[in-house]
Amino acid sequence: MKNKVTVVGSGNWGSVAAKLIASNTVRLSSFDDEVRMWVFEEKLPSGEKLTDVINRTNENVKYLPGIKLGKNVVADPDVESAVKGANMLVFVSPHQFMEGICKKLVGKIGKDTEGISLVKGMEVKKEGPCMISTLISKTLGINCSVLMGANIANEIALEKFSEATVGYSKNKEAAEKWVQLFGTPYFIVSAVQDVEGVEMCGTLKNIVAIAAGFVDGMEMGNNTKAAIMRIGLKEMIKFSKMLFPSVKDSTFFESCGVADLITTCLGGRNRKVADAYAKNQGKRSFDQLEAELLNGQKLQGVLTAKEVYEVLSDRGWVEQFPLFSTVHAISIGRLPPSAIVELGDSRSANKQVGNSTL
Ligand SMILES: NC(=O)C1=CN([C@@H]2O[C@H](COP(=O)(O)OP(=O)(O)OC[C@H]3O[C@@H](n4cnc5c(N)ncnc54)[C@H](O)[C@@H]3O)[C@@H](O)[C@H]2O)C=CC1
Ligand SMILES: O=C(CO)COP(=O)(O)O
Repeated sequence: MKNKVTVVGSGNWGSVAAKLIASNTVRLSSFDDEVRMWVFEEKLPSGEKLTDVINRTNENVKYLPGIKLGKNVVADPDVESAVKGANMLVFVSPHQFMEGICKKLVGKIGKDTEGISLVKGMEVKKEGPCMISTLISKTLGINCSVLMGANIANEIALEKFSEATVGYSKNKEAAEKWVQLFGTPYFIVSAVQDVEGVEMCGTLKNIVAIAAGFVDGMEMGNNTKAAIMRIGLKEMIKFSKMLFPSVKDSTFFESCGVADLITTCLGGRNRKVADAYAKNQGKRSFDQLEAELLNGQKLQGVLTAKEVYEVLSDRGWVEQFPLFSTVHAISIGRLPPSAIVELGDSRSANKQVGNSTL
């Protein structure tokens, strides 16, 4: 039996993931050529449905214009029919939609299905934080690995060299299959046995990228940005280990760690929108700027800062994470963007954030 792959999601990275995978399924005999891609249906200004246009032109004209996905990519607006018959599911949606997507798939997935999450983000529930790979495996009853890395989608779409990290917990064989499915000469994938570490890196770097954007928007220069990235990395490591003591130091040196932090702080969407927020001195909200600047693409950093802040305040950890806390306070308008460099004065930064009712 050949492996059959469905990509659940079709935004900027989802479309590039489908392209990467489709280039391999036609090449590797153990995979069925066809790659299904679930599309959250929408009407384009022309009046046509996005799915119809993708299937007619082989291009996601909204989220990845100008790039052919491969003739073996078939877009499907019905998530249940998209996953039918697939034994390998690639989840790649903005994290805030993942719970709804998973609920729709309960009871529709074969028992030997393997999942992989490319989603950078987390959910915070009453019981505590829940990583997206855990949400997938608990809701659908399947094993779920993760793939994260320094992967700005538009660059990979142009086949520029980059690396990525697969994180797995127990099933090494499944991880090797994912490495085979994603890897190309320009996209080098390696696997590490640290699913939590890899996923925490991908999730938390988006908060640091928001901080880097504030620094850019205020034209504070490279030294300040490097300082923010260093402090951010320390908070990423500390928070990951406090939540999951099994997280390995070495994971932070993989593509998913320091490399993703660097690329996102230099060229990502979180950085871009936070830059605009600081330039506007907080007079336009993140939601407004996201809509104006990203044409339907979604930011993860602001929501992640809020979710992480909930964990920090719930556990009494706020004072230990001045950068994460300050990013949240700035992004909801409680502090001005300039507060991002008051972290050194831990008394003022921590006090303002720690004493507020955020
Ligand atoms: N774009 C990038 O360069 C990279 C993104 N990622 C991560 O991949 C994940 C997915 O991001 P992208 O593919 O870039 O998406 P995107 O941000 O480009 O696009 C948003 C997607 O959400 C869909 N959507 C809108 N409303 C929805 C709803 N109510 N329910 C379900 N879907 C809805 C849209 O149709 C679209 O496909 C995120 O966690 C992101 O952090 C990871 C690496 C690189
Ligand atoms: O995760 C990314 C690069 O690895 C993309 O980051 P942004 O969502 O900030 O564009």
